[in-house]
Amino acid sequence: MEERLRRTMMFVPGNNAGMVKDAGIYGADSIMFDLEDSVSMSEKDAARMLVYEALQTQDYGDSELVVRVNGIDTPYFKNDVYAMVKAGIEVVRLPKVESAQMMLDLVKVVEEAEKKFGRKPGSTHVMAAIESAKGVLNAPGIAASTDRMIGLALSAEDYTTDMKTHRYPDGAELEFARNMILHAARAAGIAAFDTVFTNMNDIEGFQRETEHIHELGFDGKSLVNPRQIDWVNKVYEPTKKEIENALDVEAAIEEAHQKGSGVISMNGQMVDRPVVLRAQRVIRLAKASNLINEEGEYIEK
Ligand SMILES: CC(=O)SCCNC(=O)CCNC(=O)[C@H](O)C(C)(C)COP(=O)(O)OP(=O)(O)OC[C@H]1O[C@@H](n2cnc3c(N)ncnc32)[C@H](O)[C@@H]1OP(=O)(O)O
Ligand SMILES: O=C([O-])CC(=O)C(=O)O
Ligand SMILES: [Mg+2]
Repeated sequence: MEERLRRTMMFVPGNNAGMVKDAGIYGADSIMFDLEDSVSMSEKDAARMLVYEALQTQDYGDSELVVRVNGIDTPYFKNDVYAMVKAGIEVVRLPKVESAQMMLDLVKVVEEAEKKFGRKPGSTHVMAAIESAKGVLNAPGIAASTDRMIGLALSAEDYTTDMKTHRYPDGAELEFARNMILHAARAAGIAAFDTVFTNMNDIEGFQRETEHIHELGFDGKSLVNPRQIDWVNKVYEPTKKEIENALDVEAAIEEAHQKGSGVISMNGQMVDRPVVLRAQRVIRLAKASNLINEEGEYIEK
């Protein structure tokens, strides 16, 4: 199956009726309804009901639908999971994950809910937000904990608090966590998401951070505002040279396969499986940015 693009995962406060209703118009790859930290204690039940209703009635287009439920040790957790599975959510994001066991405990409740509400067994996916030193050190086990896992996310606001630091412009305080999470995710074959950037006035800082995590290899970022979607997509957009090279690689490997070979030389460059896989990713990103037409040619913007 073709890998799903997950460049942008936008948080939508679950108690904000207007934002919940309109969340589909911005073209986020994933919309993440939040029942956790953007919702006050007094609004937890109302937010759950609002998101439940919206999932029944709103059209969110092609966006993947994710919910951040309340933590496993809260009184809201089980009701959140039950309601969201009943509504047919695609992915449950568990916050503050510190161990593989927490994911197994989540899966147990998801399984119960799928059974109770007649959802297809195994159809609800899960992901983990890593927000502490313990979570970072246990990331490989968390990533490999269940077949339902689609990804790991770094949650730097809580993580830097746990680490007794805060966020700095150069991001040095996050490097270890970013590398650990990325390696754990890649080793398990799942996605890796960088954290939110909360200063809406610092556009340059946001772009710098996005370029950095793109270079590291993250699939994308958690976002707090729709304006951030285009900025991320722009960073993930391949260049004309990258796209033309990827199209040449595809044509070259096709020719090689016809001759019964898995490797070919293209303008003096060896083209084999890893080169082809990278080219396929470039083509997927280019298609998502409308830079390749139906005939498979590069479109000049
Ligand atoms: C540490 C953590 O846990 S982070 C995760 C939890 N936090 C969140 O979920 C916060 C989500 N974001 C927000 O609430 C807001 O974007 C804020 C408070 C950061 C900024 O709010 P504003 O200054 O009002 O944003 P802005 O002026 O850019 O809004 C523009 C439009 O986008 C909408 N919008 C803004 N943020 C969102 C969002 N996250 N989801 C959906 N719609 C949004 C606004 O409703 C507004 O719509 P309108 O033009 O129809 O009125
Ligand atoms: O997941 C995120 O990026 C937001 C969050 O909860 C945190 O940073 O603590
Ligand atoms: Mg958090």
